[in-house]
Amino acid sequence: MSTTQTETETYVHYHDGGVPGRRRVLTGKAAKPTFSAVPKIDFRRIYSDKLEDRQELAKEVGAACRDVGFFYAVNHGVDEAVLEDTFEAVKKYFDLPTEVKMETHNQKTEKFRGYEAFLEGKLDPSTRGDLKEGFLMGEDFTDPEQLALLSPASLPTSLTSAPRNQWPSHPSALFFRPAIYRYYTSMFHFSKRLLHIFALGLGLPETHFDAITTHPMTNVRAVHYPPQHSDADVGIGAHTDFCWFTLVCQSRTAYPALEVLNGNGIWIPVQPQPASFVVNVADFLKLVTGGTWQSTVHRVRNMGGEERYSMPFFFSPNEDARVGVVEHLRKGDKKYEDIGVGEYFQKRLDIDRTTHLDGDGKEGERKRPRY
Ligand SMILES: O=C(O)CCC(=O)C(=O)O
Ligand SMILES: [Fe+2]
Repeated sequence: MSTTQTETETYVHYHDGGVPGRRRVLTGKAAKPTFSAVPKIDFRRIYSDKLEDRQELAKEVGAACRDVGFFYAVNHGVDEAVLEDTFEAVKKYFDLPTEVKMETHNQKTEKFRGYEAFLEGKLDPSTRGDLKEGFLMGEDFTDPEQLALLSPASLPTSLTSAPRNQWPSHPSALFFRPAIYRYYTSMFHFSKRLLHIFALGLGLPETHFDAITTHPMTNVRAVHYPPQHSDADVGIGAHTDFCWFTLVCQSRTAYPALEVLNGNGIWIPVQPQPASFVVNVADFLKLVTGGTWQSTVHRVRNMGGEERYSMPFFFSPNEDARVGVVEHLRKGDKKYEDIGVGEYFQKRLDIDRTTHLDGDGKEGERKRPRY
């Protein structure tokens, strides 16, 4: 159960960095000022060559990051045809026979890349598992599609030696890799620009975070959520993301399935909006802002009776970078420690891994995967 009640108080439960958290539900006089909707921001200005336009955009983005941690990016400039084609490819992939998908079962890799079957994820321990199937790919500097996006001189050899991704090899699934890489490439370019807007929004030079994002950790997760029929189920349990930020393209279901938690413990629906994606602040932006920006808790419940697909793109700093709170956001003589990006990421991944079911889908002993 993700909501509990004592005699006088109700709490919403979630996982933040693997640590169970809870928020009291505040209503009536006890309610605090918080958001009740996700703002929409017009991103046309991200492409302007006038700094004042980009600064104006950054001001709106900064306010949304502080007050909500989520916003819609409209007029983002990413080719709609690429997004539509990727959704088609993702649907076709999930329609493939289970044996074809299981060829790349994520438990065969250290970084959890490849196919994740229904109920294997379990972000909310009080549920029977996440009612979704997914496919995860990410930074892998042996995939030539990615090398084209980076400056090879910036790549430490330790990161180029071993493959991390798994791609299906069955003839019926060969369409999937090029489709995902078209999407990946578009989202990668947009994310680099967006990182500049975030820096401006913090009163920093646009390129402030570039030096620690030359060969970023990245992920695309393609996800299929079947309709859920019980309120006790969840598509993905309440959590925060562990990257700089996430871009979510979601299919157009009539019923809003993605929900974000506001300061009063109320779930706010994120209704799909045409030609937009949803952006959310994640843990590394929260860390570098000393918590001034929120890595907002969210979850998916697909209650509307339709199949739902989404394609979150996660964008992180370099694995071998260290991040700390930016100078002007440090408070008084409080001590701040830098955090190793790769270590933090791996810690979160390991927590996710140990909360995943064993490969045969049985509840019970949660062992480490067989590689
Ligand atoms: O499917 C969605 O809309 C969001 C998925 C999500 O939160 C995640 O994969 O981290
Ligand atoms: Fe998420």
